[in-house]
Amino acid sequence: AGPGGPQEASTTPSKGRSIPANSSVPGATDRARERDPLAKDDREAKILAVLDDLDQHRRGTMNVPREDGRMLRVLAESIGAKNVVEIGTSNGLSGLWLCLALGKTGGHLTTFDIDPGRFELAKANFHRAGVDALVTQVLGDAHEEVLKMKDPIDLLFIDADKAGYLDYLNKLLPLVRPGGLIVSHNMASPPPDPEFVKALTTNPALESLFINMHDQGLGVSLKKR
Ligand SMILES: C[S@@+](CC[C@H](N)C(=O)[O-])C[C@H]1O[C@@H](n2cnc3c(N)ncnc32)[C@H](O)[C@@H]1O
Repeated sequence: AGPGGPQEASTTPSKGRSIPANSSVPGATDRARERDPLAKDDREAKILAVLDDLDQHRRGTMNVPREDGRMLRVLAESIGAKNVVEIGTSNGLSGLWLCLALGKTGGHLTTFDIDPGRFELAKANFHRAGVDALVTQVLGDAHEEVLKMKDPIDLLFIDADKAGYLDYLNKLLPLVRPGGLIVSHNMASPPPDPEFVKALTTNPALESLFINMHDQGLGVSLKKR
C-alpha cells in the first residue's frame, strides 16, 4: 500500500460529448470504476461508513487504494474464503474490505502488524465497523509470528515490509490451499523485489497476473489445483 489518493479523471471528447476517460482501459469510463460500492444490508453499510471515514483521513497509514480494497473483497468472496491471512494491518482499512466478504462467507481474518500504534487504531476501527468477531489481530514481527500458522489458507494478502515479501511467500505458500490465492500489494510502486516477482512468475504451481498497475499494482496468484 502507499499514499493512495484520488485518481485524476481526464476528459476526452467522444461522439460530441465529454465523458470521463480511463487512462489504462481503452474504452472504459471512470464512471463505472469510481462508483461507490452499494451496501446490500445494514452490516455492509456499517463497514462501508467506516471505510468512507478512513478514506477521508488517510495520514501515514499507507492504505491500499480503494480499487484494490474492492478487488480484495471480490476475490475473497468469490472463492468463498474462510481463512484469510493479511500481513500488514495498518489501521485496518484493507482488513475491512476483506471483512465485507468474510461477513458473507462465514470466514475469518488473521492480520499481523508490528506497530503497536497502528495495531490499536485497527482494533478501534474493527470495533466501530462491528467486525471484531471476524478478526484476530496479531502484534509482532510477522516473519516470526506466521511460523505459528497451521491451518490451510484460502487467501493470503501480503502488504508489509517490501523486502520481506519473499520470506512471507516461502513460509506461507505451503499453507495456501490448492485453488487459494496470494494477493501481493505494490507490484508496480514502490518497485517490488525482483526475486519475489520471479518466485511468483516462475513457479509452475502458480498462475500470476498483475492488475491495477497504473496505480500501486496488485499481484493475484492462483495456487493451481
Ligand atoms: C502498507 S502498510 C499496510 C496497509 C494495510 N494493508 C491497508 O491497506 O490498510 C504496511 C504495514 O506493515 C507493517 N509491517 C512492517 N513490517 C512488518 C513486520 N515485519 N511484521 C508485521 N508487520 C509489519 C507496518 O507496521 C505497516 O502498518
